[in-house]
Amino acid sequence: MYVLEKAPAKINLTLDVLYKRPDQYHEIEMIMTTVDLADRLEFFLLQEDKVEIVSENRFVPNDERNLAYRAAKLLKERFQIEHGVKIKIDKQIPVAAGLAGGSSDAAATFRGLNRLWELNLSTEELANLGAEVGSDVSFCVYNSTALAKGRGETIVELPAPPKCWVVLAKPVQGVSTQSVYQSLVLDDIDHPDTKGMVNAIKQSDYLGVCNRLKNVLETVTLSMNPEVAQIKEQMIRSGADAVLMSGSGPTVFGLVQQESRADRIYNSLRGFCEEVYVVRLLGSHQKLD
Ligand SMILES: C[C@](O)(CO)[C@H](O)COP(=O)(O)OP(=O)(O)OC[C@H]1O[C@@H](n2ccc(N)nc2=O)[C@H](O)[C@@H]1O
Ligand SMILES: Nc1ncnc2c1ncn2[C@@H]1O[C@H](COP(=O)(O)OP(=O)(O)OP(=O)(O)O)[C@@H](O)[C@H]1O
Repeated sequence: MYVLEKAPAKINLTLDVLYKRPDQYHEIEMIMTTVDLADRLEFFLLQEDKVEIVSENRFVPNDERNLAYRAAKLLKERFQIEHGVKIKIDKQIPVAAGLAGGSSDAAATFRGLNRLWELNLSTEELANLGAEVGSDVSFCVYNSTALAKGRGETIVELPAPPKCWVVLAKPVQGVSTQSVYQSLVLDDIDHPDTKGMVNAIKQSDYLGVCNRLKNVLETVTLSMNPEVAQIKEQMIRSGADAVLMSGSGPTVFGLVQQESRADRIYNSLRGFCEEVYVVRLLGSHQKLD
């Protein structure tokens, strides 16, 4: 038996940090959505009792460091599954980019194995299990647009934002999510208008969304990686309606409504940035193509 799942990348339209919790995580409030840049995961039923990860991408670990492996192990142990699985990961999302690639692979594994092993778990149950693997995994299980609270695992689904094109550009040097959170100065935060962003999304107000893009981790990553600022400036110069860093970075995204403008930004970045993508904003569950 065989099952296929797509694992789309996410971007943050807002990211606010409220306070540091006793468990060392930060209490956050953020609005995330999905874009049409996705890994493809294939799940093959094995009679042997093992989880095997196969990927041609040398940055994708094939052991317990892989979040898809951890998701599969968690389901196997929790539901005492005697079968095994071989998971083939066709990696399209840049690694360590702030696009939740690993988390989305874990989420796709929860959805895929729910079908392959016929577990009949609800999306909510899968999202709760996802929180045990990583803070972004619950959102990725829903695979839509949502306001995430807590350490990221409390999900309130939202409608899809207005349709637009998204240009993604990833600086060469990655950043560690943990070190970005650790370097944030909490009493010096200019908070995003999260409620205003929720309303703009509900009203399908494209300019309202553009005007409220804000991520409080951006200044931290900017200070570690000057390429982030250079890419932001270049995107604005070449016609993006709004630009922001996603998650803890370092990937920057720009929003535009016309495809021709997205192409112009893409061409203007290709000279000094190796990883640039023009994709559509998805924002709601998508069928496999
Ligand atoms: C930056 C974001 O990607 C935005 O969506 C997430 O907040 C991070 O999500 P993630 O990579 O799934 O995070 P985890 O793997 O759970 O945590 C990585 C590290 O980030 C820090 N972390 C993460 C989430 C959070 N709410 N507060 C934190 O301080 C912790 O130091 C943690 O050790
Ligand atoms: N399935 C996976 N795909 C890619 N990287 C993975 C995977 N599982 C674990 N990793 C490890 O996780 C690290 C972070 O990769 P990932 O692409 O998930 O980062 P990210 O996009 O910054 O995540 P987030 O936005 O959730 O913070 C990588 O260095 C890699 O070693």
